[in-house]
Amino acid sequence: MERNLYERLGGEEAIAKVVDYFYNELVLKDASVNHFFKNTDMEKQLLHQTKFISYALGGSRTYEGKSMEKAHGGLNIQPSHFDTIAKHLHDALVHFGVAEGDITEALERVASLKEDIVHK
Ligand code: HEM
Repeated sequence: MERNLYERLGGEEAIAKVVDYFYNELVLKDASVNHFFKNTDMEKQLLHQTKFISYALGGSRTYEGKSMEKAHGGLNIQPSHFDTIAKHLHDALVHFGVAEGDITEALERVASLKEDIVHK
């Protein structure tokens, strides 16, 4: 049986490391997007994001948080902000040595949420 992307990346533990690096080293240090997170409890956010990204990558757990539209509505997120966040996710996966083909697959899944996340 072929393993899915989540399993190939190393499962929950590996994803948690990627998410931690993605947020703390990339997103929160980028002045073009970090203002969105200034009132967010980052500990809670890291947990949510880990679960969500795991789900997006095909992990077995189901995501039980708010819908993407509910979580991001009213934040006035522009397409450029979305692209910046996606780029940070890309760079975080590169940092952990994930293969280019797997990164492309992960970013395609995330991009499918763009419509729900950006401001309309
Ligand atoms: C790339 C795809 C994205 C995914 C998968 C994602 C996922 C999530 C999740 C799972 C939550 C938590 C929802 C909950 O509280 O139950 C959340 C909240 C949040 N997201 Fe995203 N997000 C994405 C893109 C973005 C972008 C582009 C921005 C802004 C530049 C952003 C800003 C935020 C903020 C500020 C919150 C917290 C809102 C609050 O404090 O209640 N997200 N996101």
